[in-house]
Amino acid sequence: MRPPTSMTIAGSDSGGGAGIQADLKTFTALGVYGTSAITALTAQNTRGVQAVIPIDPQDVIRQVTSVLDDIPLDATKIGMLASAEVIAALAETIGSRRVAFGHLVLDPVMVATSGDVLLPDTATELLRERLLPLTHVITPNLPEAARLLDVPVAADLDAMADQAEQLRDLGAEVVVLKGGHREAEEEVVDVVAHPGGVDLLRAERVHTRGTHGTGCTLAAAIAAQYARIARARTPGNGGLRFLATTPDAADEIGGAQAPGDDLAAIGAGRDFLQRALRGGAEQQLSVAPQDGHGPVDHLITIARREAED
Ligand SMILES: Nc1ncnc2c1ncn2[C@@H]1O[C@H](COP(=O)(O)OP(=O)(O)OP(=O)(O)O)[C@@H](O)[C@H]1O
Ligand SMILES: Cc1ncc(CO)c(N)n1
Repeated sequence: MRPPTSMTIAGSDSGGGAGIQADLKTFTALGVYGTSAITALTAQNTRGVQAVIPIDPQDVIRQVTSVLDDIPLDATKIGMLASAEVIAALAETIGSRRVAFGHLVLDPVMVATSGDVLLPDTATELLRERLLPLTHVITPNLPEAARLLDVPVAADLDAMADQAEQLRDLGAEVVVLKGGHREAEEEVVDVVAHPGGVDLLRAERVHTRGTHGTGCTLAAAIAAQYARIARARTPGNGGLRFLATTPDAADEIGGAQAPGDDLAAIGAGRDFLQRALRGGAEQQLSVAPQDGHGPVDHLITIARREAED
């Protein structure tokens, strides 16, 4: 018996709220064995990004290949790619070994919550032309979708649905267009375009500054849920379903047929993010919380012991 497995290909966030660190915490919280390939180092905290230190594209590929050559993967999450060169090298490796990556979830990270740029404009075209067609699920926020399509940011739900469909036409099978940036609204709506149509997934807005890493955590949680579904379908692995103490996409799927898997994985991934966001709103990490954006609480599925008086 082997556990569900996933890889994150992303940037390191020294502050621990986004990037590789958020992804590995999310995989762990959801009972999935996590592996990683680091695409860039960032010196970063809740207040912003102080430095971006590139990694040579061939060193990114060395990490990816080491994992692929040894550990079967049920899913892969891709986040910050940092440069056109890393995108090109990665697209080539994925193109030649696509099946080995399992379900591929791409979060097209371009700008951090703090406003710092994490991908140069010139790399957008490469992301669209080379990586998007290899991807199963893409999870852009509103500005990222607009940049990928070269159109203005969607102003309402109809425009979001329209852009989500257009992104499917570029090659991704499923598009989760995230609505977190529509800050005037009391409800946060993510628009999901998939082979069966378009669904609106709603959540009550949490009023908090603690939104650092929400996008990374959501994409990692969706990848983790695909990994859990994949293992749950493997004969003899039923017991693994009870590893995680959080709603599990594998509980929602029936039989061997797959069309419902996308919505089950995305729905359960969003449930985890919403719990982590609410948990994060109640904790204080930074010495100056009013100056930045704190992280979500990835440990929300792990019980905490009450203080004894
Ligand atoms: N204040 C909020 N309350 C509830 N849900 C939210 C809130 N902000 C974002 N979300 C949810 O978090 C997820 C990420 O959305 P968002 O649009 O913020 O992505 P992002 O900009 O990529 O994130 P990041 O800030 O990590 O870059 C989505 O599922 C969205 O619905
Ligand atoms: C490393 C990294 N990846 C992604 C984001 C987007 O939130 C970030 N701030 N840092």
